[in-house]
Amino acid sequence: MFIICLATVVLLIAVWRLLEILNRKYYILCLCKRVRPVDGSPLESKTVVIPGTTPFGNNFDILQNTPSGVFNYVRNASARAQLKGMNYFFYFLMAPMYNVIRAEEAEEIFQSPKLITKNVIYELLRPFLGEGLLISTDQKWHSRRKALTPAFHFNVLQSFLIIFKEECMKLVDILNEKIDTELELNQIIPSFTLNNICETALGVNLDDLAEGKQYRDAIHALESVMVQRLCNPLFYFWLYFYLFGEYGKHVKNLKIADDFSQNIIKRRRQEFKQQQRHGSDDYGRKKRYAMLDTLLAAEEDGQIDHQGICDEVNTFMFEGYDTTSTCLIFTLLMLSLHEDVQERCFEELQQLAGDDIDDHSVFDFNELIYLECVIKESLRMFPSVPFIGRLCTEETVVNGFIMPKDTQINIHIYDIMRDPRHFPQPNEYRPERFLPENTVNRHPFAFVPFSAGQRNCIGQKFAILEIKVLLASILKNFRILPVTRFEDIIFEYGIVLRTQQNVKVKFISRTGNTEK
Ligand code: HEM
Repeated sequence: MFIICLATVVLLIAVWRLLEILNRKYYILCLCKRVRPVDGSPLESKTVVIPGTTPFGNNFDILQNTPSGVFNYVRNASARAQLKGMNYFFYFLMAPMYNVIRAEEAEEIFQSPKLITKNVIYELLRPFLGEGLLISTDQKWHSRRKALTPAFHFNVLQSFLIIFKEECMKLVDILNEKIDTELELNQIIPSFTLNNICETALGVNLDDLAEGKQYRDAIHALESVMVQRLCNPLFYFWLYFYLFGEYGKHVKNLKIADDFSQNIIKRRRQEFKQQQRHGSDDYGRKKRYAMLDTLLAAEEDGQIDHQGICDEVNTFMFEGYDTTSTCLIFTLLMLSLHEDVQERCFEELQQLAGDDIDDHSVFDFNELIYLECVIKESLRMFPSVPFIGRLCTEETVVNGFIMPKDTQINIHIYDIMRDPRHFPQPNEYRPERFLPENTVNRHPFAFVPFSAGQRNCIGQKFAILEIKVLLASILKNFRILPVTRFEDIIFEYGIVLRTQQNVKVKFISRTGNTEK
């Protein structure tokens, strides 16, 4: 009996020692391999490892969290690491997650030709965006990016300016109806940007379509389900999502969005072929160019199939709508809170030749240097895309660490752009930071709202022009007064950066000839 007990104890000690040795290389309770510094030094001497709330790494830290809870959880972790001037790691089930909050280390990732595959978070978008440009990788991404680049050429942007101006005029009319009343920007601006992207990408005006409203609502609903999944990693598993999540709503809205795109693509394909044969449509009119035409031309050349076109159309709609409206909402909020900035923008606008926005060309908008600084400062403080993700598809050395295969990387654009080493007093709104004379020695990867490197935003020039045209139209016509106080804002993680409450401002007519 004694011998059996002794043998059991020895065996247990041996197993325990074995597990201890194994645990140095593998995080056993997270079922993953550990990250190691290349020079063999302890990991904690080079980076911060955020301890989890349980021995199972960070797996249970954000279960059942709210969008603002997730935002704050990440900010707290970033603040801890920033105190030490380092980036940080989480350990999740089956994979470490490297979080980059410093421009210096982000540079290597942005520049790496190997690190172009997106990480697990993008899987939430896959049912909607398929293999579109945002999610695809390797050869497919390269060939799609090449095929789509002409859709963002300068000449194309010039033709889109007409659409932006038309939509601006409609919006100014709406605002004129609501002078001196509190307005929720979240109720107004997203429709403007959705109309713009719909018309430029698909060549259709949403307001003219019976199914336009249904489509708009479906896109909103798809997003809200994605946010629900983002805030609870258990929802990443399809079975759990199917049983406990809003799976039914998700499928229904996917179908609405998909049917809408499919119908428009089919219709436009017919018109495209007709125009190719006769140079005009049935009524002898030449159609306005839409990005979809570039895809249809690529289809003719055998570079893309019907499903590929659907995926790209959905990607444009998705990427080109919420991102720009978020930037516009934050910029209008900041203008309302900084009257001096607003007046300086107005004065700059007055310098342009021509009284009306309609008179201004793309070149004129390029001359609005201060307005551009205002937009950049808004994007710095409130990046529409607060973080982006990458995946190590094989064991990879990054920033002096040996990252096991499947390591997830998050580049926190939000924290990089609030780094006081590059932007002193980072929480103050100061557009002057972006005047050419003030940017000379800034780190090239300190300001990255559109990401950087090969996988940067293909639509950034489109976005800046669209935002400038609307801000110019609003500033010419109205003074913006504050309603929402900055200190009341609660940030949330969504597909884009959000605020928990709707942002409110008031518009006062500058011309004074508008009745309330
Ligand atoms: C203020 C507005 C915008 C911001 C802040 C923004 C930001 C970004 C960022 C950070 C990325 C990189 C995403 C990643 O690596 O995961 C990205 C990619 C992308 N953006 Fe934008 N974006 C904006 C507007 C637009 C617009 C208007 C369009 C289209 C009309 C667009 C289309 C895309 C596409 C297709 C990609 C994927 C590019 C690729 O991987 O090759 N974006 N955007």
